[in-house]
Formats: sequence, structure tokens, C-alpha cells
Amino acid sequence: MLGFVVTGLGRASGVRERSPVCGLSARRSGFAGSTMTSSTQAFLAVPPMSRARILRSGRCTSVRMQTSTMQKARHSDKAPRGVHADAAVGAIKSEVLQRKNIQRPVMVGVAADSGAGKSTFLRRVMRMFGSEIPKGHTPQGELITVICLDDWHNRDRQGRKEDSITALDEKCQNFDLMAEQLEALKNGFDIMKPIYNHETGRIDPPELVSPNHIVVVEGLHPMYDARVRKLLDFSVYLDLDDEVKIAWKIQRDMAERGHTLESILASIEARKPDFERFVLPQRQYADAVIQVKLTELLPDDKEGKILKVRLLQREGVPGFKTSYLFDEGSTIEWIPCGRRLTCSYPGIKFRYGPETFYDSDFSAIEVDGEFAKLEELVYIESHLSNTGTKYYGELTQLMLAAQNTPGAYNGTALFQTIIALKIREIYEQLTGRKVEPVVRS
Ligand SMILES: Nc1ncnc2c1ncn2[C@@H]1O[C@H](COP(=O)(O)OP(=O)(O)OP(=O)(O)O)[C@@H](O)[C@H]1O
Ligand SMILES: O=C(CO)[C@H](O)[C@H](O)COP(=O)(O)O
Repeated sequence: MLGFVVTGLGRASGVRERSPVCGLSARRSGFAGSTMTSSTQAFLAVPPMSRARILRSGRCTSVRMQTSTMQKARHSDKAPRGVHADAAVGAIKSEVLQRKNIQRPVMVGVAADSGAGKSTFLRRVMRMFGSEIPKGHTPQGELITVICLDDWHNRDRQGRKEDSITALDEKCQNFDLMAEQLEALKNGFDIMKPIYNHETGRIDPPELVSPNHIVVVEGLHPMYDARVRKLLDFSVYLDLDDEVKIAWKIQRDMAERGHTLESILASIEARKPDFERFVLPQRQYADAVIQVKLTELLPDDKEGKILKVRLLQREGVPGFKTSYLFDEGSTIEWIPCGRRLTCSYPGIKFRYGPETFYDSDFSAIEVDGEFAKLEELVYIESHLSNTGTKYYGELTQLMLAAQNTPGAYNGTALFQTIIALKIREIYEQLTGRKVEPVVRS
């Protein structure tokens, strides 16, 4: 038994509303400074409930420490310049397991390049579990926690510059620590996870993250390291063609961040070799891939407003019943425009069929074009099966509820919503639990 008083922990600085994932305009927060202070050490020794309270309040109170429940992570000091020396894993199982009655955390990986729509997708997923996005660095809702893998970058922005290395490079991640901490979380232990602060480009002292019913790990490399990959119950890859990536980045970075067209194109080009080397290969491991391409309904369209979106679903994944159109396993082309579905130019075309992807059995649903009226989607929904809905029309209701989000009228929202429903279904299948629908009929 140890016993001392924690003082001067400092404030959780700059806590502002942020997106569920890395690097969106709302900025990340953390504690000031980047090395482990005696107060941080003392903090690690406080029981998890008290630590959580301190973190949530953003204030330091004097806490008399009863017992030590955290230990230094084995791989914490492997990073260059010892940046992760203060990371830790729980020495005993998290009290959260009992309090929330968690049987086993279900872990989901979401991989994509920066700007590929992870935040937009994860907002849909979080809404599926009724979670408002909590404030703070890592959103920890009642049912779901979303962890950004940028937090295991082992060099800060300056360090990357000095070493001429991009954030996508495998050498820029502390995979040993990532694997150790995510495994601990999956096995029911709290962790003190590092923070990569996108506002300052620095690595901040760690934050407490506890196991949850569902833990999503998202970012550039969730399926890169075999040890992390094996922890995942389900994995998703968001796969944008270059033209679409450029169109979305232009729209965001020019409109919202004041970048020039030249600088956006240059940054995409500069990242490309490492993207192809370190991020893209993870696509082969994904259980679901959402591909976003330019439309084929308009010849030579480069604008990126009308999209062809494909949902590739791996067959045979435990708990994952693949969705299909009309008749499972057959090949279908469908133009639903007519009396039951209003279409505007250039129309809408669906395809469904089995497909071999990286030598594995997949099925693919594809939609090219835009929906004119979301309330008519129920007609499409009535021809889709295994969507994971709990009542007839739930998919349409969810699409309607998110009608002001990016891609609401095309296949990106449709397939992202189906995958969010699938994550709910997989969670239920793997745990035997039930989750109430958030949007009622
Ligand atoms: N389905 C979509 N249709 C059109 N635009 C989209 C879609 N999804 C995302 N976008 C736009 O693309 C940009 C990037 O999206 P988002 O922030 O979700 O990506 P991200 O992967 O989280 O990015 P980062 O990693 O850089 O934070 C945003 O401007 C967003 O509005
Ligand atoms: O690809 C990224 C994933 O979000 C970022 O560029 C990377 O994490 C580095 O962040 P920053 O540019 O804020 O230093």
C-alpha cells in the first residue's frame, strides 16, 4: 500500500468540442507539457474511478491515494526520445467492467487516409449507439468509445520534420505500445494512453481510457500490425479514388481551412507513396470496404458531385450477415427510377453480385447516382435484405435523421448506415446483448 497526496495535476487544457476522430477542425486536448511529472505519476496511482473523475472535471483536487492500480506499459519507452515513457496499463481489471456489466469489449477497426470521411462515418456509428459525442480527447460514450490511432505516433510534428518521415510511415507509430495497450483494453484493463495533439503537433501526457462495450480504433493503421489486427472483431476500410479524395479535400481545406488548390494537390501527392505503402495494403484485411468513385452515369465527369459507391462485404465473418439486393448470391442490375422512386438527372443504378476480392469471397452492392427524395428510400430498403434493421423502415429513418450530413443523398450515407447497423448487429451476435434502436418508426 502506498499513500501520498496528489496536488497540482493541472487542468485538462483547451478542452473543446471535437469530432469522434483525429484531426478534424475541432482540436484535441490534453495536459500541458510532454514529460511525465511527479503529479502524473501520482495520478497513475490513483484508483481509476478517481482518475476518471479528475479527467472529466478537468480540475485537480487533492486525492489521497489508496493503492496502486496501474503499471508502466512494457513497451512505453521504446519510442524515439522516450516520448511514451508515461504510458501505463492497469494492473487489475477495470472497475468499469463490473459497473457497466461488460462481458467482452467488441473491437472494431476503421482504416482510411486522412480526409476520407472517417469522422462523418463514425458520427453515424456513434449515433447508432445513442452516444452524443462527449467532450474531451477520446469520446467515451455509454456504449461506445472511439480511439484515434494517431495517439501512438512516436514522433511529434517537429520530430517528423527532423527525421524526414511522414505520419503514415510505420516507423512513425509505436506499434509495440499500441498492441500492448489495445490488448489490455480488450482484456478489460484501463490504460493511460498517449495523446497526439493535432493543435500543437506535440505528444501530450496520457489520458485514462477504460474498456467499453464497443471500442472503435480508427486511423491510418488499425489493420497494419498483426497483433492489433487480431484483436479486431470487425474491420472497415474507407476507400476513396484519388479524384474523390481531391474533390473532398478541396471542398474542406479550401473552404474551411484556407488552403490553396496547389497546396492541397501538393500535399496529396506528397503523401501518396507512403499512403500506398502503409495504408492501402490494409484494405486486403477489411471485412467491409466502402469504395467511392466518380459516377459512370456521366461520361468524363470529374466534378465528384455524383458518385458511384460500392459496399464490399466479406463472407464468413462471425456475426456479420452480408446484406444483399433481391436474391442472395445472384447478380442483379436494377434501375429503380419510375413510379415508386423519383430520380433526378442522371438517374440511379444499382448492382449486386458475388465478387472475388484479394482471393476471398465477397459480395458487392453498388449504387451510382443520387436519391432525389430520401423519404422514398423505403422502396429501396424493401428490396434490401440482411440490413441489420430492427423494424421495417429503420434504414430510411436513419438516413432521414442524417439528411444534413455529407453524402446524405448518395451511396456513401446508405452504405455507412448499413455498416453502422451491422456493427450493432455484430455486437449483439457476439455478446448476446440487445441494443434499442435510437430512431423509432
Ligand atoms: N460522403 C461524403 N460526401 C461528400 N463529402 C464528404 C463525405 N464524407 C466526408 N466528406 C467531406 O470530406 C471532408 C473530410 O471528411 P471527414 O472529416 O469525415 O474525414 P476524416 O477522414 O475524418 O478526415 P481527417 O482524418 O483529416 O480528420 C469533409 O469536408 C467532409 O464534409
Ligand atoms: O494523417 C494524419 C492522420 O490524422 C495526420 O496528418 C497525422 O496524424 C499528423 O497530424 P498533424 O498533421 O496534425 O501533425
